[in-house]
Amino acid sequence: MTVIEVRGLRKHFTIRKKVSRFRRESTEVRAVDGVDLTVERGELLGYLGPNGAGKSTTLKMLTGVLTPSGGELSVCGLTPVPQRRRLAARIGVVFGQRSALQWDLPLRESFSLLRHVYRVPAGDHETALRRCRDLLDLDAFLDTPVRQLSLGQRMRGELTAALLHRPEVIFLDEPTIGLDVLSKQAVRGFLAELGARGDTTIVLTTHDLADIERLCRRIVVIDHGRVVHDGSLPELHARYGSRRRVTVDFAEPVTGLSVDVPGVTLERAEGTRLEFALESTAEVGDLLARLVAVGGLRDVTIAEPEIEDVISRLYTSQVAAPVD
Ligand SMILES: Nc1ncnc2c1ncn2[C@@H]1O[C@H](COP(=O)(O)OP(=O)(O)OP(=O)(O)O)[C@@H](O)[C@H]1O
Repeated sequence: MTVIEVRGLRKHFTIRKKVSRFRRESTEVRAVDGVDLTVERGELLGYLGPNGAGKSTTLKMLTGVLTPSGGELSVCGLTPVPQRRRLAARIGVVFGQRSALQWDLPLRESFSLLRHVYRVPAGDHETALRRCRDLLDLDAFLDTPVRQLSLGQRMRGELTAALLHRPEVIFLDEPTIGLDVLSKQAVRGFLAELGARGDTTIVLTTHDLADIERLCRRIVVIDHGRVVHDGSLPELHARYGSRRRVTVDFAEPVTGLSVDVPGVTLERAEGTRLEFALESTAEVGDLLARLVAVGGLRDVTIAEPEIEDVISRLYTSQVAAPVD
């Protein structure tokens, strides 16, 4: 079942700049510039892109905060801005800069208030809260006023607040940014569990590579407001030529070695250790045969491609062309 359907979505901002005492100039920023996207129920989608790519603007349009400049969009069968109230009951939102919690109330009371806002039956509320309490370890600070919570504790509270009314879709803008290691793990574990159940659709933006690896089964990358990749993590590796790394140690320092193997680059040579980067087309066997022939090979380590490498190549490369 399709939960999010977006066709040719655009958001253009006009910025007026003072260029002299009497003159102003208008420039147009195409924050989102023709995005097509279909998301099925239960998908866990990473919506990625470099700074200023248009991620938050897209999320704001999907959640009814911003009116699109053009295109069509439907979330849970509703049009976000005109049907914002009905949509609010069907989605959950965690945006770093906005809070669903009451600053001066203990967390527990904030949740109770939300129960009334969303008119959730008491039994359902208790069940949903119990799950979040267990999975996000909330009990130690459930009676603490929100303003006294750490960032990690507050984010766990925000996630709970977004989920208590059992939304069909949850939108998360940078859910792990600034969190300590333990809170990051708690949030990721929770989202992984939520995603695995398959009934909640999750759309998240993140710059955190561990979030991407752990959570995002599908990755949509945008740049300059346009989709430049839509697929799984392995597809991303394949498309952007992610590189394996081969590190070899010799008994004696090696000098003047030239390795003429297609797709293999010698990246570093330090004493007895050499490091090679291999394009996806390169054969490790060919490289090793060449190195064995040199003599004195002691040790070999092969590291799988790093997501960091792939994403930075994607964000910085000129190969990122819009998906048809
Ligand atoms: N209200 C606004 N008025 C004018 N320009 C805006 C507005 N909101 C966003 N923009 C511009 O639109 C572009 C996309 O911004 P957006 O916040 O969607 O990017 P992003 O991908 O979420 O970036 P980041 O990763 O840095 O949060 C940027 O150039 C930004 O400056």
